[in-house]
Amino acid sequence: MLKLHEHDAVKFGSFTLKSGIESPIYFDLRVIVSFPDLMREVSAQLWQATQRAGISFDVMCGVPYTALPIATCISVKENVPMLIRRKEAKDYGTKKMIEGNFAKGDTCLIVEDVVTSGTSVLETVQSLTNVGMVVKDAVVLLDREQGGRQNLEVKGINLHSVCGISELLDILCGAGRIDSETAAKVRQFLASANEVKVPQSKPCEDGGQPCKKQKKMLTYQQRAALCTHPVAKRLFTIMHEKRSNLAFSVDVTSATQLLQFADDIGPYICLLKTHVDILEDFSQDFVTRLQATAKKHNFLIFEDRKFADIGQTVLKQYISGLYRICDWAHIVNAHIVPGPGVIHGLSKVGVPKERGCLLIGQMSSQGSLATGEYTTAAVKMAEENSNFVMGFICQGSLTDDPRFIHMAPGVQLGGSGDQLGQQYNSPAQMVTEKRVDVIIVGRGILNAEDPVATAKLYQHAGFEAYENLSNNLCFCTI
Ligand SMILES: O=c1ccn([C@@H]2O[C@H](COP(=O)(O)O)[C@@H](O)[C@H]2O)c(=O)[nH]1
Repeated sequence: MLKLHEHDAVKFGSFTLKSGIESPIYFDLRVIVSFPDLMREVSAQLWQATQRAGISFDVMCGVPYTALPIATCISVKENVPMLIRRKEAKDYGTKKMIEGNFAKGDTCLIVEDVVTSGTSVLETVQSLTNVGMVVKDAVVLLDREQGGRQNLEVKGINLHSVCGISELLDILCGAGRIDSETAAKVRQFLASANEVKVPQSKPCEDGGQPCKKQKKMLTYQQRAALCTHPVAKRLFTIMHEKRSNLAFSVDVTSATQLLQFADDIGPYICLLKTHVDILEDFSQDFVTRLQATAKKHNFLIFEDRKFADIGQTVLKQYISGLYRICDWAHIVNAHIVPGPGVIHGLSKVGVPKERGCLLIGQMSSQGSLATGEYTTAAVKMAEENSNFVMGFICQGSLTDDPRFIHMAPGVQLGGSGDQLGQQYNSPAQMVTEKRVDVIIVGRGILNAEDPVATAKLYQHAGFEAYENLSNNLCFCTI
């Protein structure tokens, strides 16, 4: 503790904390990376606290960023595996929030430098539990004794600290580093601010300053009211009324089987996604029955045709041939690789028929080239053609415009991918972290032992994540 004070990691004065509270004491443990001896000592102390508490765990994770190098030191010295939690998911590559090797059900110990309300620890806990890990304990160097222990306890996390702020004051006073007046001022402050609550939202990234970027989150119902696009309006309304942001990707090769799934799973979804070109027995009768089932259970039909040719050709592919997609699919989608002509071709017939189109802004498959400037171009094309384009196929929110719907495939509970490049995220990751509106689930439901019960599970997981998001956003003032 004396060394921390020596290196200015403990300061006295007047400081505004992340929570907005004015504090006469401040810890800045970031500096310790410049002092290897101190880093070694801090890591050793944290490890000893873990051992004293008799915690058993499979893997450790440091709260980003300050505790990340501390966890790394412990991991290397004690030969304990660790994970890295990202603060934000990448928009390319694997898009994971948690990096490293782990199995669902593994127990993770959280490592942190300083705890005030416990908010940062809880954010890391959330990312870990989203990928199926179990968190029961957190070890911290300094507990500011301002309610963090209690806030964590409520969420089932035991906090183990190397030192509390009261003990730290005793040490510094005893060593003549601070006078009794300074210590008394801090103790008085602690007595008046000993129950700092976890904010009802994520703190702003810029450290608690009013955030200009973050907009108030609108509910599906409010977004329905804002939409002029008839299909987007209808879909948001269904999502609100059915309490479902689940789209079911019914990738089977038999029309009879597809219709059965549509009838069984229909009550729990807002959208049914098809690939009719894989059906071995497609017929007009199938179309009529699918439309009747969609009406019966109040869901929309999305043919995942992924048009990708010049305008004239896609127009013909949309209106003619065996499938005559424009006659029955409320929604279709298109790659933007041909340029805006693909949208103009489809919209010629799509707009008069009140159909909608999703642009493919990103894909869930490994190595996808739909990233960066390509994705930005998709957003621009959507904005310029919003009479027909109603949203995106993506892996995260691409625009703040509430009229556009973000739909994400590559969703599964517990799975990380398949042998052919598919990559999965959980419903909570997609909705809460990546802010997509609709989760598209295929094999997660199709291959389940009980597809109906599993669809209900996905419906619940997706909608709960949306409700958590609406409750937890907007910490900042707009
Ligand atoms: O980027 C994309 C675009 C479309 N898909 C389609 O979604 C489903 C996913 O099925 P799962 O069984 O849940 O993997 C499938 O129809 C794909 O063609 C996608 O996965 N990724």
